[in-house]
Amino acid sequence: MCPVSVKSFAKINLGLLITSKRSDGYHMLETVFAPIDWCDTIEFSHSDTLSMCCTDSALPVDENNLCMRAAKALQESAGCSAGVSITLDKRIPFGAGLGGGSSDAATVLRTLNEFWNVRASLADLHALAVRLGADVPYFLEMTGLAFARGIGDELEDLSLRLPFHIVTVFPEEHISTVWAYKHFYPRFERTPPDLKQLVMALCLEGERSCLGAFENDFEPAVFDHYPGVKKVKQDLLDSGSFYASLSGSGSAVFGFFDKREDADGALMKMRQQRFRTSITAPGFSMEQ
Ligand SMILES: C[C@](O)(CO)[C@H](O)COP(=O)(O)OP(=O)(O)OC[C@H]1O[C@@H](n2ccc(N)nc2=O)[C@H](O)[C@@H]1O
Ligand SMILES: Nc1ncnc2c1ncn2[C@@H]1O[C@H](COP(=O)(O)OP(=O)(O)OP(=O)(O)O)[C@@H](O)[C@H]1O
Repeated sequence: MCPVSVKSFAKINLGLLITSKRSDGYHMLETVFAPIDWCDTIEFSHSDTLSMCCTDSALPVDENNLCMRAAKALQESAGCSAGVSITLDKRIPFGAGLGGGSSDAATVLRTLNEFWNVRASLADLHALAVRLGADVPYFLEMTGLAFARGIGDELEDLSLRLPFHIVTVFPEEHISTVWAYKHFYPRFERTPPDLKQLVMALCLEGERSCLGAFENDFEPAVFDHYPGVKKVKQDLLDSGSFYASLSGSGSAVFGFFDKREDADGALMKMRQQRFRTSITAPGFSMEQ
């Protein structure tokens, strides 16, 4: 097979409600995943051995990289000893709540399944994905908005796309997901709002009266510990965003805009602070 180059997109979480804690320490949650136009690029080329390189030297290129972990997991599952040379052009900030590493892992599973002619079923790939990370199944199986339950692996394709501009900002604070789950303020007694119905009304009927229900349960603790992250959310709202929130466990913050010129104004303000940013057009999906 000729060398293959694939984009790995990031995600944001629209609403993130942590509903309980399992005996194994993982948390049950309800959230809506949405793709954004911020991506890594992964190139796969023939090799007798399994190896990778990465444009971001801060990331490992051994089995601690999620790309290599995904490749080895597929090799072991399929009993195959095929090799590949992986080149990761890393653009999505990590420790950002944007799922970049999870997206890379899903891209490796899906691409090598064909590249190596393994032909594992989606169910088999799903089983490998969830072991690599709770966010990995979303990137493996979905291209647009998805409602997620469980630990984030029970997915329902909403067949929807967000009909507005999205500005996503990385405030240059790396927040570990483990830290966030250890420090968030639990509200398990709350009856969670129906995020699936609310996001359908938002996208299909323009119903915005319930936007306040799309809370991110990591926000209060993250904002207490990282006031600069909290300020980014306020800056987006002051720039004309009609809704802004932390994404995942952070530190990235995103804002929805009706007008492109307002979104561009917010981008300029963030870039003046040397924050990395991305803008996503209405109707975006990960279909390639
Ligand atoms: C915060 C989210 O990104 C929301 O989409 C996900 O819940 C986290 O997904 P992820 O980064 O793929 O998480 P994993 O790499 O699977 O898990 C990292 C750590 O986060 C905690 N974790 C993760 C997911 C979950 N539902 N409950 C948890 O408590 C666990 O301590 C786990 O060891
Ligand atoms: N290819 C990779 N890209 C990014 N991070 C990687 C990769 N491989 C391993 N990692 C490690 O995995 C950690 C989590 O990466 P990832 O980008 O998935 O999480 P995140 O940005 O915190 O998003 P989320 O909180 O939504 O999972 C990183 O902090 C990094 O240490």
